[in-house]
Amino acid sequence: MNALVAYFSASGITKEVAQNIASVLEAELYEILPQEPYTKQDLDWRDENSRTTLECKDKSSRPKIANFKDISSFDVIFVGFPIWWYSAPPIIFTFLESQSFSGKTLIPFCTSGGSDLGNTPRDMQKCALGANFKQGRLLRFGESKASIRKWINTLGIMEA
Ligand SMILES: Cc1cc2nc3c(=O)[nH]c(=O)nc-3n(C[C@H](O)[C@H](O)[C@H](O)COP(=O)(O)O)c2cc1C
Repeated sequence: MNALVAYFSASGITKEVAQNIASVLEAELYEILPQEPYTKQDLDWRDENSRTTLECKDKSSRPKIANFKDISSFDVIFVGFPIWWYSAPPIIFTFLESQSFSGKTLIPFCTSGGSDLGNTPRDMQKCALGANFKQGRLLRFGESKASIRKWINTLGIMEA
């Protein structure tokens, strides 16, 4: 199994979780970097005019990625992100639409202030046509490697 752990993280929480998943799997790590980094003001969800509020409201918003990564050689791709307004940040949809995920196994994971993945996998499936989605999950900051391993063992990907 050739796995990639791709993630976007604005303030470091998802990054820590992604690093632990990659470490458990001995997989390659890829941080999705926005061409225009998010400032503290951009991330203010209480401001109805902040960049993230406007981007999340606009379902066609596709922020540009600074560092393209060719995923064609990977069979299994974990895709991690913080929940923004009950879904994935729009840059995740940019990533999913930027290349072919057909025939690949895709496993979403998120961190949040409490919200679960909700309908996010359904939204992601529309942008990653032909991908085989596995049950993703919410992971917590400081989630142990033992707990991550236990979850990964339920996915049936190790023998792929
Ligand atoms: C613009 C914005 C919107 C958010 N919306 C939600 C939300 O709908 N539900 C939730 O539980 N947390 C929400 N959060 C909190 C983040 O999901 C949480 O802090 C996450 O762990 C941050 O991950 P990061 O450090 O990898 O960016 C939001 C945060 C931001 C900046």
